Amino acid sequence: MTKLSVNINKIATLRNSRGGDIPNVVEAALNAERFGAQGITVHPRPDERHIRYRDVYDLKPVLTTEFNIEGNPIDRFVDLVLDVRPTQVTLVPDAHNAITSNAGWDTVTHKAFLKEVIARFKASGIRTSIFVDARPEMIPAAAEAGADRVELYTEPYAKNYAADREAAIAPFVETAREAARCGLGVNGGHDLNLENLKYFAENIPNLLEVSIGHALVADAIYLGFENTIQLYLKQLR
Ligand SMILES: CC(=O)[C@@H](O)[C@H](O)COP(=O)(O)O
Ligand SMILES: NCC(=O)COP(=O)(O)O
Repeated sequence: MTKLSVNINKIATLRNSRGGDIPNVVEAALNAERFGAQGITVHPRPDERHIRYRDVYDLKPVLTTEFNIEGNPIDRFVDLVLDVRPTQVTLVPDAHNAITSNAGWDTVTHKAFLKEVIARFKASGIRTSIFVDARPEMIPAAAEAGADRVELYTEPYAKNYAADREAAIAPFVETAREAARCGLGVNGGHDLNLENLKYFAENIPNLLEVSIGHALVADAIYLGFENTIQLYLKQLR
């Protein structure tokens, strides 16, 4: 069954907005786990607009589910991950000023770099995942770089879902099949929500994990955090 990893970036956005510690990020993560989340995801960006590096250190010793740290593997990020040693690291090629993640890796061009940084994480026993677009041609190089998994960047699927869900998911199915041929696990994330998640999970072969944050936290404003996590879990059954 596909695991739900709750991304708590937007909890940290709310906390930072007033300069204090409400809502507390660690409390939110522990509640998310208590409500059924099978993992916690954070994306500490260089400007620390939401998740701060300090949050990552605070979360690691108390989480009881899988801990996934996403980010661009700049030196500071690599040092953080090697120091904290989460369950999984997901490498994302974000520009530092990007409002959010908006593309996967060109694994062909960056294979040598990815191979070097992945080797460091694997030597520390950290599962590695590469954030990719739904382009099957990017998958072999991800495997050659030594990744354990790829994470499908699902914004294009979410954007096109309402208009034509069959067309929207087609490249993702092909990319997931290529990942299986290359021996890679498949994760997915970005803009997944209560409308589009079930169809995605039903049609993507061997989908191991989805990481969901923005829509889930927004839904929780109206539906409550516990109820919302349960609703997302129901889409994966
Ligand atoms: C890689 C990915 O898709 C998520 O980490 C997403 O980028 C969340 O980042 P923000 O919460 O900063 O939008
Ligand atoms: N990897 C995707 C993620 O962690 C959350 O993305 P989103 O649900 O906030 O768009």
